[in-house]
Amino acid sequence: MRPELSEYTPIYSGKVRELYAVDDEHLLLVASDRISAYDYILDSQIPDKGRVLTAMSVFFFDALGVPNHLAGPADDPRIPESVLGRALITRRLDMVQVECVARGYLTGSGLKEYRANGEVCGVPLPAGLVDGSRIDPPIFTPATKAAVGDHDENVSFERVAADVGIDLATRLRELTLDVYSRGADIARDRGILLADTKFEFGRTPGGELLLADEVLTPDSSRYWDAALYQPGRAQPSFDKQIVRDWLTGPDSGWSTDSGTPPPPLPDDVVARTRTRYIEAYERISGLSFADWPGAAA
Ligand SMILES: CCOC(=O)Cn1cc(-c2ncnc(N)c2C#N)cn1
Repeated sequence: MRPELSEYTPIYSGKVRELYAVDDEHLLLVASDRISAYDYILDSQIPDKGRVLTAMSVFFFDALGVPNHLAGPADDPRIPESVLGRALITRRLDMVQVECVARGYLTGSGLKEYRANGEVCGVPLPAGLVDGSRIDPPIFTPATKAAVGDHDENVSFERVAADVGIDLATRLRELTLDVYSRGADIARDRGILLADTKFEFGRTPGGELLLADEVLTPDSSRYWDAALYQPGRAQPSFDKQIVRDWLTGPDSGWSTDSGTPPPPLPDDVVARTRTRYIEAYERISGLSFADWPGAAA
């Protein structure tokens, strides 16, 4: 008999995920079916998005073999039925307060910084780069965690070293670039570009540094379809472009500068977006989402 979610103490609620205390040493990390676009959490949910992104994290945790915070399988008996498949039991860690970002392509806030001063987080880049340019080798572009609703602030490696010490900062950079590169290689071999990603790390009471949070999901990374990749323009998001195009298209009655929350999504936009998430998982993992625990939406 699985416990009820109400038996666990909520300790953190993010835009699309929640964290609960299971006991003194363990947490329950829950991924919802909520989706964000243009800095709004949409009223419409994407059925199975939480389960697909949880499956992706587990695939990459297993595939990359990096010591991590997982403390049980996806069907661990401590996971309540109501969130089975979109929740994981993790070790409770002392989190390092650094958003560890790796970029293999230039876009977003990195592009904005580059255009202003030719570098990102203090890392100089070659002249003449455009939106979507490859950054080879990938770079470590850390950020400080912002309050819910704000954007993280990009900071230099030197700032991270000042905050957490040079040894830990060096280790964070090394791990971030290694895990990103190996994950990006796996995805690229399957026609999906992981343009950038954000990792979080934490330490055990014994001082071991573990990879935590979610890993290489479309919510923590930019996923692009390699077949559509064209430097010099904004790349379509593999998972969110259908939503973005409808919201900014003629049928929504909404625009990004309206100052109002986006309207609910049509059923077909929801359905096609669900399919995109499942396609990304199945292409990258080579596994069938039908085999993943939990009730299909
Ligand atoms: C709702 C999702 O959580 C976050 O966004 C960031 N966050 C992670 C923790 C954390 N804290 C202790 N131990 C852990 N294993 C973790 C993890 N993961 C807290 N906030």
